[in-house]
Amino acid sequence: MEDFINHQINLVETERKVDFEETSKMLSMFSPIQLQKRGIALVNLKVSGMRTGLGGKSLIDLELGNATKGDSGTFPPHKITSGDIVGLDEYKKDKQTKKVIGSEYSGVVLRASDTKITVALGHDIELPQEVQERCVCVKLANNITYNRMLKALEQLKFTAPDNLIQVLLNQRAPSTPQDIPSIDFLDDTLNDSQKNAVRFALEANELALVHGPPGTGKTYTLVEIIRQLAVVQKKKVLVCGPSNISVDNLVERLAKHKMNLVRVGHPARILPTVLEHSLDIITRTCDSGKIVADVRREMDDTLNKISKCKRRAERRELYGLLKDLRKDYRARERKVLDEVMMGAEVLISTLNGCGSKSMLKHEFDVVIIDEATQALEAECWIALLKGKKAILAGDHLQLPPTVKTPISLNKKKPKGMSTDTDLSTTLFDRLLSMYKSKNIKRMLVVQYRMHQKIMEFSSKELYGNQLVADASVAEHLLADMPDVTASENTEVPVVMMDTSDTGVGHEIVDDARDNGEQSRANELEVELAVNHIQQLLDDGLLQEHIGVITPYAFQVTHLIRAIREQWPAIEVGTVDGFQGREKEAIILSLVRSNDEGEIGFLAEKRRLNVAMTRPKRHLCVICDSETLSGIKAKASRMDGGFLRRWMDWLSEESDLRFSEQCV
Ligand SMILES: Nc1ncnc2c1ncn2[C@@H]1O[C@H](COP(=O)(O)OP(=O)(O)OP(=O)(O)O)[C@@H](O)[C@H]1O
Repeated sequence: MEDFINHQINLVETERKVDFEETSKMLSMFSPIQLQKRGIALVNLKVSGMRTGLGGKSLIDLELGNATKGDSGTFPPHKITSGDIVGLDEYKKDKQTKKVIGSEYSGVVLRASDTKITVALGHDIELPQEVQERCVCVKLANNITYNRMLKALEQLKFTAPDNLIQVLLNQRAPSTPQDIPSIDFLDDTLNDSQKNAVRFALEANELALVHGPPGTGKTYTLVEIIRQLAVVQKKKVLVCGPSNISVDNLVERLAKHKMNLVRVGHPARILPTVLEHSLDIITRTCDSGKIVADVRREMDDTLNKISKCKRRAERRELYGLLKDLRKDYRARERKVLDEVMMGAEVLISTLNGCGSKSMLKHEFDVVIIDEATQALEAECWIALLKGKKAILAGDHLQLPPTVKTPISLNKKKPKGMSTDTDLSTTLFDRLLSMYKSKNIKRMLVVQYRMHQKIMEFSSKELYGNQLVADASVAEHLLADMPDVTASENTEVPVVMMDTSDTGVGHEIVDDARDNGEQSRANELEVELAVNHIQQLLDDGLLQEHIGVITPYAFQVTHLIRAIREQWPAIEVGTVDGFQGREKEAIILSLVRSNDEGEIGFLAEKRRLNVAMTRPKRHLCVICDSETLSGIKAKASRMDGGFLRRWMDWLSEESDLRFSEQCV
């Protein structure tokens, strides 16, 4: 057990190191303006407002300073988003930003728009006047996330292992499930495999895995499990997921049912539609919260005075007053927070959020982790240490979480473990390989997204041919949609556009990297995608119905250049970024086209599985079948022939067109 935990600690430490080195290299190499060009800094900002946020933290608004302010005051394009850690420093042209790394002036971005960024500063940070007047804001690596994972792993080392921990760490097998003779399902529309998974999850004593292939109603099933646990069995339930969006999706669905729900996390990171369930809003609006609001107002007044005050001595005095107010505020606020959280039937938070101070004292009967196959194992432990039983849902046959550490640095077999684990080996993966023959998983088999033809290959190759398309989607085509005319495109579920007829390779290489590999683009495929879009739109499809996806970031840039201006509502993105999403029609550009038969990270079948399972009614695959099917390959493939079999399947089962016909 200790070996395994130490191995996990090493993996997280290495990832942190790689992440920080990457940031620090950028900060030392580039001037603030160059960092701004890369989207990770904004220069020449000024503090335009100050007030108090939850936890008594000072919130500051940053806008463009007058010197460069154009008519609109719009920032240049940037990648600073809510939840990011940023460092602030006085902005002087050409000054390196190296100092910002360990900046004493750092905080968390609460909101970021095109014109304003709101940052919650760390406690007791006094932002000097010169920084307030003219500053640079730089995105930093996020240490909080790493610290919380490491803290959980350290805690695990020193916790007397209960049944759940023992099962998760292979010290004992799961105990015989309870027998629940009859379950009154609260939602009678659940299909049999969903009911089976609910029963299995309720009967398990320590651990249950719900395997939800694309579109099979994993969230639908989890909602029933949560309601059964909280409302019928009166258990205290913690529901988590790796991202804010995964968690809010669940809050939205749960909120339709009568239940005392509390979503933990800062309101700026929470979907506006579920804000009324956020801890912050509940604590502000409940009776005891109103007293806290008075203290908060007093703090805001003081902050305002500070921002206007020019004399240093007076400012110091006001800061002293603010410090006392904050202390009082925090004590009162904590009491209200605890009251609200103790009263909740279901607490919902990101996995990382479970490591926040407000969650410190809380324990649960059951911890549920949605999208567990997208979470790092260490991240899961932050939540798991708070519960006696775990229910994990996900699909290990789609993409795992992205990590920065090169695989060569961390792939290693920890002592006593039968398989290699690297940072992207999820807890879900590990449990499945550990309990191969044992009964720890139920799979959902009816999918409600794809035409049966679109689903066919993925089901056959990855899901033991068990997937069934629900009757409501099994035969649906674009031509069945209102205002769409029947055509050779709208009446076929799968099209393959093959560029191998040109007889030459078309990919071009970029310096930028995707997952450690040089990024690529393919202009012929861009042209074919644009033609196909035009035809779909001519048939009556709306831009919103179409998505264009590709594994390579460089191809995304090329596609955007050709598509964005004329069709702004068509979504273009990477396959990885489209996981969990769907569109009526998907155009997939696979890019690789070379004489060597090299397929790079298309050898990852989980990526291809995500790519081919995004569309509901129409999938158009644009590719060079000769390169991808391995006819030209000299080296053996790492994918066990998956791509070659898909190419064969496409040429048999799809509407096959050659590029000559299509341009
Ligand atoms: N038993 C059911 N009866 C009718 N519709 C269902 C049923 N189960 C799921 N659905 C529908 O199927 C769709 C997918 O469900 P849901 O979003 O829960 O799936 P998911 O597995 O979480 O999705 P993803 O593949 O994105 O992870 C939703 O529109 C949902 O309403």
